[in-house]
Amino acid sequence: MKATAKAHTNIALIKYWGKRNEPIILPTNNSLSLTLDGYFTTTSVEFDETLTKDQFILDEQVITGEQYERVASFLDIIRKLAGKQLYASITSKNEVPTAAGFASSASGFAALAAAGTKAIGLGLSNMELSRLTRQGSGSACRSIYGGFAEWQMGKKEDGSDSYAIPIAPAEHWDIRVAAVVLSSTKKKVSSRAGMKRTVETSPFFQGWLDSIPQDLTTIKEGIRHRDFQKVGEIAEANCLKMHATTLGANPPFTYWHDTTIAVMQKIQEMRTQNIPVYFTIDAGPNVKVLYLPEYEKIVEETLRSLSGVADIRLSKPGQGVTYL
Ligand SMILES: O=C(O)C[C@@](O)(CF)CCOP(=O)(O)OP(=O)(O)O
Repeated sequence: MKATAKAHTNIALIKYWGKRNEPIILPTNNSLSLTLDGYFTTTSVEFDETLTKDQFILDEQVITGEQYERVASFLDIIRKLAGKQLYASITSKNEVPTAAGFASSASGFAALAAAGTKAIGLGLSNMELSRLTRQGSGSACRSIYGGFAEWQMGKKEDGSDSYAIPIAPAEHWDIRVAAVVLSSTKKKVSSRAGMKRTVETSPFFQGWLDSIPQDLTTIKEGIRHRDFQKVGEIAEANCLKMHATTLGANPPFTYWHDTTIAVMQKIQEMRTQNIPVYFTIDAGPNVKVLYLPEYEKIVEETLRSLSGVADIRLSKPGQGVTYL
């Protein structure tokens, strides 16, 4: 019973930032992302009745400890769903350059969920697959779909109505994303720990939540009409509001480094030179830059020229999860 699946990472334009339920990963707000073609994980899962525990190999390394535990408990959910007490060997390969600051857990859990459920004989719909993937890593549930996807937070406390839905396919709009990889690699607060501290202590968190519904309505309108300025402005403002909440947490923290801010300022300066370009930042110092194909030369050259930039990694809209 073996299956292989491939899933791409995604970049949130309206951020998931806060859980209302941690054990089954239910968010405090809806979020919206674009699946990217440049970064993906390929995962094979083979259930084997002779195994007495799961085995996990990631990029040719045997995985143990916390990362292993997260995968094994995710497989427990799949075993329970299938009603089978079988262990599996999992082999994963990340095309996500770990330094890129992309949430490789997003492509990882989406590929694992797809390969694992297929290998154990569950034929899940994309909705069911997204709902399952959510329990591995929240943002991963959006990677089931290609192009633009919205994770609906749902209202029920059992999570049965919390999963992603497709908004527009990758073919809808050829916009570009450059992940600016900064050389500094200072330890950061994980997204899980960061959102927990923020939810529990930041006075700005409610303001963040209050602003989401309008951001979502406006950005979906912008996507529908391929209005780059509208999408870029909302995405950049939403990211800044998310990061503002961390400054009000106790103890306060930020994911930004000096080079993060330098890249942000350069992006804003390019706009004064009539280059339509916007940024978004996740739970790390790296900046993801949004632009249109006709500006790729000037944008990519400018980003490469900035001090403190180790590399830039380019993406276009990507496809949803596929079985190989
Ligand atoms: O991707 C976004 O919407 C925004 C973030 O990347 C941060 F900016 C959150 C990602 O959180 P994730 O790693 O999915 O958390 P988990 O559910 O605790 O595994």
